[in-house]
Amino acid sequence: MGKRVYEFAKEQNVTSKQVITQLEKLNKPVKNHMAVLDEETVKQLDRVFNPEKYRAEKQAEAKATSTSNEPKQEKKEAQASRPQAGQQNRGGQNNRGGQNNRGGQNRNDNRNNDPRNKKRGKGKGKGKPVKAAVPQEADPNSKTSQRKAARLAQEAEMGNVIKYDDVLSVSDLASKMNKKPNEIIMKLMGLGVMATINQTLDDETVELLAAEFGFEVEKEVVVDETDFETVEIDFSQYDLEERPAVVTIMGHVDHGKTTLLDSIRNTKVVAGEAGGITQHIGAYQVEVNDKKITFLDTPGHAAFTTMRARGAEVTDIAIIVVAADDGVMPQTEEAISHAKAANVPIIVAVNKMDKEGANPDRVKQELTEFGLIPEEWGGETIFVPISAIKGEGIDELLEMILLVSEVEEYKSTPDMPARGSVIEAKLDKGRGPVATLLVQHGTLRIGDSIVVGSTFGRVRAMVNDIGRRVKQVGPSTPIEITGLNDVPQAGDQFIVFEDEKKARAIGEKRYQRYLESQRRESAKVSLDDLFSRIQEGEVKDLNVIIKADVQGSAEALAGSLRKIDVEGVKVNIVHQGVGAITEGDVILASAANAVIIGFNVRPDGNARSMAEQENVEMRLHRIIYNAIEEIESAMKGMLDPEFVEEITGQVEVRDVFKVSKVGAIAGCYVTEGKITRDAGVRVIRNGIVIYEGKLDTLRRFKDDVKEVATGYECGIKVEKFDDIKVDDVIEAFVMKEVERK
Ligand SMILES: Nc1nc2c(ncn2[C@@H]2O[C@H](COP(=O)(O)OP(=O)(O)OP(=O)(O)O)[C@@H](O)[C@H]2O)c(=O)[nH]1
Repeated sequence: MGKRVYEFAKEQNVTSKQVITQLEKLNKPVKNHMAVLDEETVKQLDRVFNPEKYRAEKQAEAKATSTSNEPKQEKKEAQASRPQAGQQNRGGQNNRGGQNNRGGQNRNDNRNNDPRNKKRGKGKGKGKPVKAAVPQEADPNSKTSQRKAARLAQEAEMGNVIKYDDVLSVSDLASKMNKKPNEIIMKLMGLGVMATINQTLDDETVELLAAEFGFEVEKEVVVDETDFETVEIDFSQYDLEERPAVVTIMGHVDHGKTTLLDSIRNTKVVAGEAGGITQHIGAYQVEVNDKKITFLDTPGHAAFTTMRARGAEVTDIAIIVVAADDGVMPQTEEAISHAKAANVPIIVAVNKMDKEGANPDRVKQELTEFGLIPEEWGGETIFVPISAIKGEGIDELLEMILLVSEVEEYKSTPDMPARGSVIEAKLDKGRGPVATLLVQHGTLRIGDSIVVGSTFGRVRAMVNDIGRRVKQVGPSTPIEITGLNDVPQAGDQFIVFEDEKKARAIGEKRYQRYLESQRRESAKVSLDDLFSRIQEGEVKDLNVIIKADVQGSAEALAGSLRKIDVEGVKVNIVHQGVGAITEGDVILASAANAVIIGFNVRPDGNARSMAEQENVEMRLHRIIYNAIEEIESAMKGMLDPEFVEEITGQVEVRDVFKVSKVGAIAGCYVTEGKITRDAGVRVIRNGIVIYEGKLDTLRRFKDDVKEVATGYECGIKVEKFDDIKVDDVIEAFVMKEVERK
C-alpha cells in the first residue's frame, strides 16, 4: 500500500495541510490527511519538499548548457554536492522547496553549539535569510539566452563584483546590481522562493542571484554585533549549569489550556514570604522537588509560532492538552505540527478526566496517527491523565516535565552578559515601555545596557512573576523590565553589552533601521490617499496587479484600466493572471507598490494576512464596471464614503445532504471568525468565487441559530444555491459604512 498523506507529512516534518496544498498545486487533490498516495505522487512531492536533493542534478544540467559562467558554476556545484548533514534532520528547518520559505528555514550554518538543546538546530534571528532552492536553467540557443550571454559578457568586462560585509536584503542587492527589486523578486519566484523587498538573503542565494545577473560576489566576513542574532556564543569557555525547562501549553480551544496554567500556578507558584502577589507578566515559574520549571502563560500555538517566526526559540517542552471527552481536534493536530516543527519533546496531558464521557484510550488511539504513541503501547510519548479543574494529575505532569528535563539536560551559564527573547511587551502609561524578557543565557542585572530587538536602553527596574522587585536573574527566568526607548515585539531577541557606548551605538543603528522600514511601509500606495499623493507629485503611475477568474475578464479589466484618462497619472499593469490571489501576488505588489484587484477571485492561503502585514491594498470586485469606476474615482480624488465589506468568517463544507423539497444542506465547520445568520455569503471553490448570495438557514443540530463561532460545526443552506460540494469554502461577510480619509 502507498503512503498516507500524514505519514508523508511526518517524514518530511511538515503539516498534512502543507502536503494537501501541494497536492492541489500538482493537480492531484485529495480529501484529507488519510488519503493514500501512489509512488509517482510521493516522488513528485519529494521533489517539491526537498529541492536540495535534486539541486546537484539540476546544476549539472545547467552547467552543461551554460557557456558564460563556468568558474561560478563549478563552485556552486561543489557546494551543492557538499555533505548536507547540516541541512537535514534539523527539526523542520530544511528547505521546503521555497514553498514556505519566507522564514528562511534552511540554515546550513554551524550555529549548533547552543547548549539549550543538543538536538535542536538554532534558527537565525530577525534576518530570516531566504534561500533559493533550484537554480534556473536556460536554453543556450534561445534569443533571450544569447542576449543574456552578450549582456553578461559586457558586464563581466566592466568588472562586476559585488562586495558586501553585511546581510543583503532584496533591495540592497538590487541597488548593488543596478536592477529593480521587482527583477530580483521575479527571479526568486522563478526559483520557487517568495521574498519581500526588505527580506534578507542568505549568502548562497546572494551568490546564485548575482550569478544569474552576471555578477561575482565577495563577502568580507566581519562580526557585526548590530545583527547580534547571528553572533555566536562560544559556550566552551563556560562551565555550564543545569537550567529550568521552559514549557508551552498548546491544544484545541476549550480543552483546558488556561485552566491548566491557572491550576499549576495556583498550586505551585514560588509564592514568596513577604507579599508575593502573582501577576501576569506572560510567564511564570513553579518549584517542584527543589527544581524550577518555567511556563509561558500565553497558551496556543499561534503565539508560539509567531515567536519562532521572529527567531525566538524559547520553548523546550510542549504540553499538548487534549480533552478526554472530545479527543483529537483540528487545533490539536495543528499544535502537534507546530511542536514537531520546533523539534521539541511533547508531553500529552489528557484533560477533563473527571468528566463522564472521558475516554483516554480513544485519545491515545487517535494520537497514534500522529506518531505520538504511549509508552505502554511501545512508544515514547508520555501521556498524563489530569483534571485541570480539580487539580488532579498536576503533580504527575510536573514530575514528567522534570523527567524530560533530566533526559534532555537543558544547560546554560549565568556567567555572561544576558541574552534571551521578548515574551511580551506593552506601553504602560506611567512606566513607559515595559517588556517581559526570558533570560536564556547569562545574568541580567539592573543598570545593564541592553538592546532589545530594534529598541534599546538601560534596565531601570526588574519585577518578577510574583510582583517582587529583583536586582538580578539567571537563565530560564522570566522578568519584566522597564527602561527601553520604545516597545519591542514578542519574539525579539535581546542582548546585554558590557560597553554602554557600544550598546547605544548598536541600539540606535537598529532603531533607525526599524524607523526606516516603518517609513517605507507607510509609503505604500492605497486608493484612499492616491489623489492627494498624485497632487503632491508623489505618485505618477498607479501600479496594479489584476487577478481574475478567467483570462478574458483579466484582459478586459486591464484594457479598460489602461484607458482611464486622468491628467498627470496613468495606470500601469504590473501583472495580470488567472486564479486566486496568492502570497506571490502580495509580495510582488509590495515590491512594486501596487494595488491588487481581484475580479471574482479571493485571496488564497495566507495572502490576506500577508497583505495586511505588508500594507498592500486588495480590492475585490464582481462587476468589471465597479472596479474601473473605483480606480478612476480614486485617481480623481472622488471616492465617496462607501460601504466596505468586512469578512467575518470562513467555514469549510465537510458534508452535503440532499433534502427533498429543501435542497442541498452543507454540513460545515467554522475554521475562522464566525458566521452570522444575516451575513452575505460567497461560495468559493479552488479560490474562485462560484456563487454569491444570502443564507437561507443556519443551524446547530436542529436549531436555528444567530451565529456560529470558530471550531464549531453547523448546517448551512445557501439561498437559491444547491450546487454546494464537499471542500467548498463559504466566506461570510457584512457590509459596513466607512468614511474615506
Ligand atoms: N470538567 C472539567 N472541565 C474543565 C477541565 N479543564 C477545563 N475545563 C473547562 O473547560 C472549559 C474551557 O477551559 P479553558 O481552560 O478556558 O480552555 P482553553 O483551552 O484555555 O480554551 P481557549 O482559551 O478558548 O483556547 C472551561 O469551562 C473550563 O472550566 C477539567 O479538567 N474538567
